[in-house]
Amino acid sequence: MDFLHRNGVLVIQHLQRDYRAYYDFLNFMSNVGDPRNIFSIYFPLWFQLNQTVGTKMIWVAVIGDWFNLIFKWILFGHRPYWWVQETQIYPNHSSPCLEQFPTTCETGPGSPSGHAMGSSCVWYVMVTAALSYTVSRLDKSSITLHRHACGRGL
Ligand SMILES: O=P(O)(O)OC[C@H]1O[C@@H](O)[C@H](O)[C@@H](O)[C@@H]1O
Repeated sequence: MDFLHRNGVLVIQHLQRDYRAYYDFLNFMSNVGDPRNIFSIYFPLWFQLNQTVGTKMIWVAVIGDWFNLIFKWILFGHRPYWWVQETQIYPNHSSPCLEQFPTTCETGPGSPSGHAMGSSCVWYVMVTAALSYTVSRLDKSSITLHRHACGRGL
């Protein structure tokens, strides 16, 4: 497990150091996908626009959170922010410094990340809904164009 955590810390350091310029964008994407928005914003909104997508959204929230809870009970994983303080693998107090953000200040087990699972589900439902809407609009317009072209040909 230490191997996994150590590599996780390296990835976090890489992101925090080399992708600082994208902080606002990444934070925005992360906040938009925050699963807590499902109940207060996305479900009511999507249910008005499209009942199927709205229903998908609420199922994603319920099933996703349920799976996350079960996995957390099983894995009961450390969070990198406290693992670096507790592990003995960094000699002479040379533990890496990881920056904390409001969303990373959680106290429960960290593995698997509920935020990552929930956000990816939210984004998946929204992107697939947007894509299928676009495809159906394109299909309709190409049918209309085809009919129009055929009508002219007659
Ligand atoms: O399991 P993680 O990654 O700490 O994420 C859990 C948190 O994820 C956030 O997105 C939710 O808004 C919180 O309600 C939840 O506690």
